[in-house]
Amino acid sequence: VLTRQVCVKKRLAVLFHRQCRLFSTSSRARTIMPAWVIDKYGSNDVLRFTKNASFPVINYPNEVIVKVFAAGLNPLDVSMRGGYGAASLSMMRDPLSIKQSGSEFPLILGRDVSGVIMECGLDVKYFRERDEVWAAIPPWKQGSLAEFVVLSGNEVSHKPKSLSHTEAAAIPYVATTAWSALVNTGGIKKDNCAKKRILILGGSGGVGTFAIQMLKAWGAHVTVTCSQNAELFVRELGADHVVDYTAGPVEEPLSMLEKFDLILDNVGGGTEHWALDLLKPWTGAKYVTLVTPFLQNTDRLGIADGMMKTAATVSTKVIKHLVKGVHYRWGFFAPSGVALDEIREMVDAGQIRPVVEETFNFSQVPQAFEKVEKGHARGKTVVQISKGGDDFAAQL
Ligand SMILES: NC(=O)C1=CN([C@@H]2O[C@H](COP(=O)(O)OP(=O)(O)OC[C@H]3O[C@@H](n4cnc5c(N)ncnc54)[C@H](OP(=O)(O)O)[C@@H]3O)[C@@H](O)[C@H]2O)C=CC1
Repeated sequence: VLTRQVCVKKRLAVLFHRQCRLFSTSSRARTIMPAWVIDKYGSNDVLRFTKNASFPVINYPNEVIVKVFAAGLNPLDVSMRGGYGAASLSMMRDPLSIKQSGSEFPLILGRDVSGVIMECGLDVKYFRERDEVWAAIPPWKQGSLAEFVVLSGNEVSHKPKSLSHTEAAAIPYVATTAWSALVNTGGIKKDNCAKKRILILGGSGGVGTFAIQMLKAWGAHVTVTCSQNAELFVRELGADHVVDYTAGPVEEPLSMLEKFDLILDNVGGGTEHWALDLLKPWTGAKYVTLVTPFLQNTDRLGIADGMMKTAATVSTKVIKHLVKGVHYRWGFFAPSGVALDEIREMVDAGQIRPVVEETFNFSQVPQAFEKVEKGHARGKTVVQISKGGDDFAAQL
């Protein structure tokens, strides 16, 4: 009887071990980790540090767990802290990732990560443990203000060798947003961009500073609107022509210029009432705005009505402008390891540099949010999560 019991115990142990390893290449004993979380939506005082956040789990065989060395903050993090997108993002969340609490809380913010792969799902072929990686994290997933984060392998890319983790964390979210807006929606490519006239409304923030550099690397002529005190800054990044929006209505000086092939709008607030007149008509020229009411609509009206309203609004605008010979589009962030692979090459070739405006340590996350919330960004705000991060490459 004793031998049978021992055998059954042994068999159970083996089964449990196999179960643990079903989706991953190594099993771990840890169940908790340090993180900044929110338990409800609100202002900065909802941010809470805990040493007991749930350790991320590989639920699908294409996932990887990344040890976070640095995390980038974006205006979206401030908006999400206040509940922006709660209705739509709840719909997109993976039920397996919220099974424990039954809600999105405790929610971890932070959309950029630079770090090291700690564990790979069994179907992950492109990465190995200890690979240094960077990624933009979709807003429906737990974020990077934590010691570890789980991501799909196709959202992750090898980090540029020429950058520290702190520098690398300044790029992925704004880069994949600019890539999605300019390349996927705007139809701009490396080999069709030369000499195209492109206008960036709002060039001094995260998206603008990346977009200027990428478009210049591809040979475009880039005009930028920004505050007077950012003029030198955007010129150093490559802007050919700069218009100060604080000196008066920008549409007046902009209308004196040769017309544009593409406008990237990072500002919103009624720019579409005049900006589409600055495009070359009947040439396929496009206006792509990143400031859309999509998530506000679904938050306010619910998913079904919000989607209906969104579809009606955007199609009315598309048709209204199509008859004038120009294209009106909404641009959105899209996670993409493939886009980050191409961006890595441009970074390592010295064509794009990170623009880190301010760095905070892990204990200063509330201060980092305050910084982003104040606006007037001149590049990116980065939180260093692990002190060893930037020494890691040297140790390898
Ligand atoms: N649709 C999507 O999926 C996404 C949308 N976005 C949106 O894109 C926008 C830009 O994002 P991001 O670059 O990260 O934001 P940032 O906060 O980093 O930058 C915004 C910049 O715009 C400048 N600015 C403000 N008002 C004007 C104006 N009227 N004309 C010209 N410049 C102006 C600000 O500087 P100053 O005030 O000193 O002039 C600041 O430098 C945000 O509205 C963001 O929400 C971003 C990512 C994804």
